[in-house]
Amino acid sequence: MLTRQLRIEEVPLARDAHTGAASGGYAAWLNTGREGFHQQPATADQVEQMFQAHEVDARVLTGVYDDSLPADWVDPLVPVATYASFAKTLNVGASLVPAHLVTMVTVRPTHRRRGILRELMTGDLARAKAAGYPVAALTASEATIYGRFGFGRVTEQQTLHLDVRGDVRFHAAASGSVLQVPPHVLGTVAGPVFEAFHASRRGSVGRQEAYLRHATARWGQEGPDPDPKLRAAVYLDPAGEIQGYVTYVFAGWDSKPLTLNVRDLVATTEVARREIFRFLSSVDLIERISHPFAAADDPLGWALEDPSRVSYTGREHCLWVRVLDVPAAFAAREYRGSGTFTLRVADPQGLVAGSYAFAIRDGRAKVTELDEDGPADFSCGAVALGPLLLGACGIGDLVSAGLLEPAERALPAEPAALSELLDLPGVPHAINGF
Ligand SMILES: CC(=O)SCCNC(=O)CCNC(=O)[C@H](O)C(C)(C)COP(=O)(O)OP(=O)(O)OC[C@H]1O[C@@H](n2cnc3c(N)ncnc32)[C@H](O)[C@@H]1OP(=O)(O)O
Repeated sequence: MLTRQLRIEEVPLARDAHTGAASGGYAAWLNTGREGFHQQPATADQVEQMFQAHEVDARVLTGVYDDSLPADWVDPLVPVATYASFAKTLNVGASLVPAHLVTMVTVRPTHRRRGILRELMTGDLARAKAAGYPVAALTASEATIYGRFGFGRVTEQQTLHLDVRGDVRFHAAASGSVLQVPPHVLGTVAGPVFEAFHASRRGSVGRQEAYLRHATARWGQEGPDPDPKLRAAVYLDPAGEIQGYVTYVFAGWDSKPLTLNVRDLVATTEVARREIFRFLSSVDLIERISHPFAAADDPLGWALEDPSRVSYTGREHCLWVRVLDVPAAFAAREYRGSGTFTLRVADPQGLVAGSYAFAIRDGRAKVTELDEDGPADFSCGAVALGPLLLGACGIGDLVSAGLLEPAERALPAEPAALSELLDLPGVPHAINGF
């Protein structure tokens, strides 16, 4: 429990009545959050930019305040911890579900390991469940923090490097065309292209306003300031429909090898993605293309006559999902064929503890919570539900990891039968963080 001096308050997205600028409370909250991630304090203009973006996202900001700190040394508006949430959707395979996204979690070093994160997270997840969200999600700074709150890792990302020295040859003939455009043109392009990608890719999570501002060069990588270095291009399919876009910057003449860094690449089809890489590989005076949001099963090597041109570094966890409503979340997932099974879930936060019956017919499931919490065909903890929901790995992987347990009476064939129903081709993939 928090000590008595600590106050948890919602920080309104309010403006100062006289100046019209973002309120001092907002600026103090923002800068505390930035400090938690070792960023310098925002200038007045940067505060305004962030405020506008947070308003578009309709973020709910929370601050924790320590009234015992000396007010003449520490501004009472400055919180000792920050926490934010906003609503987007998550593609869980058969459809998009509302997702409660958690971000900007920071606790000052003077107040860490006193249960502030635990208090904020448990209260917030309970409220998100009560509000009807089937899932919560976050991207984590460290992999070991959020499992205890029932978040399971569902997507990974890695940096793709494409060696573009010499003639990069693709198996397929070129299809469609690429148009170089000033980044501001993406103002009307980026949103619809991302929505088409989002609707088609399992694991994709909705994007916050910052992505549009980055794509249009209003914001740069270092902060919410214009980025004159950014370049952009759109891909049109043979029918002239826009099916993808890319933004990129030259890493500089000191980069070795000379590198183009992809900032954002959104393609609604694999062909669009391939053609965007064909375009990037045709940029002269460049030796390498680097793209930081490639999927764990990135297919680009298959498109090239010389697959050894592609290498990957920095594979890491990206999206973590916490199931808050098993019947609603799992009814929106894809399955294969028809069958039934029961699943017993243990949950330290008590949000989804219970037993559930899955009736799967022709790839869709009806999931009901059972009144009796008796023996089930399989059991797992809340932390396994995210990967199970998204098909992040095979059932066999979850069983051998000890995250999913067949009942003691289970026949050896039962996990295999569950695999037949639940294993999906490919891996989920998210192309944004938050
Ligand atoms: C979604 C996001 O925003 S991800 C970004 C998270 N924030 C950061 O990385 C910024 C720097 N770090 C911090 O601000 C803080 O250290 C936080 C937010 C990670 C933790 O806040 P605290 O208030 O210290 O955590 P709290 O005391 O509530 O700990 C809760 C549990 O998490 C554990 N925990 C806390 N931090 C970590 C960590 N970095 N790694 C592993 N476990 C951790 C604690 O041991 C505790 O475990 P238990 O209750 O099961 O025994």
